[in-house]
Amino acid sequence: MSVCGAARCWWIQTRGAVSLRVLQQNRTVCTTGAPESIREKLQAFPGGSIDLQKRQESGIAVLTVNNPARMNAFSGCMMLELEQRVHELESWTEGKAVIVKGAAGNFCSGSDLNAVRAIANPQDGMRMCEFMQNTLTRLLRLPLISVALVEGRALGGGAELTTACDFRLMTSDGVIQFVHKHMGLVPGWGGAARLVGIVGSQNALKLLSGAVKVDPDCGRQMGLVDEVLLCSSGEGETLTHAEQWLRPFIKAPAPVIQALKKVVVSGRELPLEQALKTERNVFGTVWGGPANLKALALKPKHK
Ligand SMILES: CCCC(=O)SCCNC(=O)CCNC(=O)[C@H](O)C(C)(C)COP(=O)(O)OP(=O)(O)OC[C@H]1O[C@@H](n2cnc3c(N)ncnc32)[C@H](O)[C@@H]1OP(=O)(O)O
Repeated sequence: MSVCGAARCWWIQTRGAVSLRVLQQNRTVCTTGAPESIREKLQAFPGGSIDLQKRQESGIAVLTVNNPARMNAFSGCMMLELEQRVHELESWTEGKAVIVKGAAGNFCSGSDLNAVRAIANPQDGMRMCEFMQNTLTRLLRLPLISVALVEGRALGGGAELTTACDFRLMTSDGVIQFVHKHMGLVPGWGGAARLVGIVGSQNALKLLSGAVKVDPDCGRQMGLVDEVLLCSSGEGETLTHAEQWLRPFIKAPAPVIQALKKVVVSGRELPLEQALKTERNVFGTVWGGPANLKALALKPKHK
């Protein structure tokens, strides 16, 4: 998709010619966006990987932030890889959900501080932020139910990454901490804007200005954590627990789950009239579809 000059991004569906036009205030969320210069700069910081496993049978993908030697901090190359993985998921027609996790029992300790030191000038810092904002906005807009599986620590940009998912599950020893204040920073990957939407502006201000260590109880109380898993970080079954939590929400054909996520995204992001129009358009893609016709034939009773 070409980079749009105007603040517009089209999401064209193959079936029913449904298009979801998302107007961004002076900001384009692009599939190929950042100027080459920031891509080249990010490319200069290797290390780690963003691994993607798409499980066709369950429709659940697992996206792993994999840089354990650095507590899963994001190198520049990992930022580029994250964009590629999100792009892959945008066209996964059998997909229903994605679990975002870290490797080796830790979630993510934010931006690689070595890269931060090297990209210290404001212009490049802002370009890195714009690149990550675009990618994380696209992650949150995926037509998949997204879950951040927080084991160990989610710090700085890692805390911001958790807010780019629909839900957050945390192990009993997990911590989400917006440490930006201690770095003389504010969130730059879109975490502040999303956090206000999740916990409200007062709680967001407390978490940011207090650099509060959000443990499971605090997270549940604030609405930042949706479920606490009865296992600790690094135990083999944390992913299984996350998949079990997801199961009731993805018990339908992929096109129906994807349509449900789309109407929630438009309800969350668009003005009412546009959201209603999008809802009608998405409705048109499933009305009379295979799942609808099968249900009608079964004369279901929702007891
Ligand atoms: C817009 C985004 C802005 C940002 O995200 S700025 C970055 C915010 N993140 C941070 O400040 C986290 C810094 N790291 C820490 O606080 C601690 O490493 C942490 C995560 C609490 C773990 O502490 P410990 O358990 O004591 O382990 P440790 O410190 O020895 O870390 C093990 C190895 O991982 C490295 N590491 C951890 N976080 C990193 C990061 N963000 N960038 C680069 N390297 C990082 C750390 O340097 C250490 O490596 P080494 O063994 O010294 O070679």
